[in-house]
Amino acid sequence: MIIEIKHLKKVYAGRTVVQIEHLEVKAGETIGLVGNNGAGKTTLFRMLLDLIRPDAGEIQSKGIPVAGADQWKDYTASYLDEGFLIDYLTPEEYFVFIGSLRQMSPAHVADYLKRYEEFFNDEILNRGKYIRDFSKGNQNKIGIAAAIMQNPELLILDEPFANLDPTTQIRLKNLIKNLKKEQNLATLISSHDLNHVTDVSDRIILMEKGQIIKDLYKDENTLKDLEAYFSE
Ligand SMILES: Nc1ncnc2c1ncn2[C@@H]1O[C@H](COP(=O)(O)OP(=O)(O)OP(=O)(O)O)[C@@H](O)[C@H]1O
Repeated sequence: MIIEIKHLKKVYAGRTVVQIEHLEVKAGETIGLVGNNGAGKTTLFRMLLDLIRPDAGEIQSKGIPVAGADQWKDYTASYLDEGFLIDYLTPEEYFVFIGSLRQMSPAHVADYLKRYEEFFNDEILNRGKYIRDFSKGNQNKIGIAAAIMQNPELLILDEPFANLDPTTQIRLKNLIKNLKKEQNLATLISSHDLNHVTDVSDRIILMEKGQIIKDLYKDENTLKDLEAYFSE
């Protein structure tokens, strides 16, 4: 098991926005997190990454609480939003910087980036511009690629399909599926795109008002069931 959540609670202005009694994530699982706006998905991810602290309970990564610890950072990578990027760098400089945190040489990074040629669709590398000047969709591509490049055991992506064009959405799904096959990566993906998230996930967690109200392994009815649930 890579993640264990126990009695987790986050309160903002007197309102409980996340309340999860117990949740386990196993190595190699691809989990889709779905739920309407404000369900608590991003807040949960921020607690998983120790960006905010719970008001009660804890999250353990490989048995060690993430809050205040560093071990989980060696095998966890994420992209939640543009705040993860460095606006005044070019994508190449950013990838080299992120790679250096993982002891990757610039040559190793350049070699690695070749794998993303299709995903980048010729829009990211050698453009001679800073990250701040890229479109939001292309900024997302940079952040997602930088997260995957870290070769994590646990990857956390917040709405990765948002702002991507349809071609890139499909390429991202293939990338995620291949990573799972090749390196037994555990992935947590929040998404409002029921179709894509169901397609890539083995397991779907449905949140509503901070709570997990469904947690199921995908079968042939899952997409239909989710569509029915959200159309009520
Ligand atoms: N820093 C904050 N201060 C006050 N309230 C917050 C803060 N961050 C989140 N919230 C509230 O917590 C609730 C959960 O928000 P969160 O962003 O986690 O939902 P979400 O499921 O990611 O939504 P979306 O699908 O819209 O991205 C919302 O009601 C939100 O307004």
